[in-house]
Amino acid sequence: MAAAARAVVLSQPVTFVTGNAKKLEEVRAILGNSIPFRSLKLDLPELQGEPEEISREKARLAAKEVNGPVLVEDTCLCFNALKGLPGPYIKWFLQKTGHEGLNNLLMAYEDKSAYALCVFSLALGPNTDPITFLGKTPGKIVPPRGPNDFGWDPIFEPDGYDQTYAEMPKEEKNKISHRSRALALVKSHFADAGYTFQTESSI
Ligand SMILES: O=P(O)(O)OP(=O)(O)OP(=O)(O)OC[C@H]1O[C@@H](n2cnc3c(O)ncnc32)[C@H](O)[C@@H]1O
Ligand SMILES: [Mg+2]
Repeated sequence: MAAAARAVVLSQPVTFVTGNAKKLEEVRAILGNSIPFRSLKLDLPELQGEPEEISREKARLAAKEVNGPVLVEDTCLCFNALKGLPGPYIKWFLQKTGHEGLNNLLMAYEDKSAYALCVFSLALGPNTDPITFLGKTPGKIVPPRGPNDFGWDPIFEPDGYDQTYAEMPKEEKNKISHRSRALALVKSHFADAGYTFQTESSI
């Protein structure tokens, strides 16, 4: 109905741009065939600022590279005792201090609560304003438990669970994760917008 009247024809399928293979794996598992997309491995700059603005700027840079529609995401791990830090800087904190260092950051505080935040941005082309989609999962920071194969998964225990993200079966994480919550909004946006593609392919 109204959505169809506004239907936008995209020149090519959306490209999900990330340098992180684990993110891509989860995005593939969560989206399935619901949105036709391809992927491009590109290390975009690690920007500073507020999570939404970082994600939007990532999308602008990616859309310029791809010269077509892109989807990107930026992930934050925010400690409530530290007013949301490390937040978007979690990648460097994790790289430099590891799981133990992240736990130590909270040593001085009783409050170990945290939230995982994922901000997807969709830019339909290089000169369009990106649209953002936020997904948030509350939890707490704990000493590492479970396999160490994706970032800070071993130290994040989501509320309502006695397992860390790393200990959970992947399907369980993908049901409740920050990433799946944001992607649910992306999916409904695609359903409402009724985008059509000149080339219909999924890689
Ligand atoms: O190319 P991009 O998409 O930016 O990939 P990245 O690895 O640089 O990712 P971010 O800039 O969003 O930084 C987020 C950091 O958090 C990690 N991370 C992201 N999602 C995660 C998840 O679901 N579980 C655990 N760690 C995660 C990721 O490995 C990074 O160290
Ligand atoms: Mg990054």
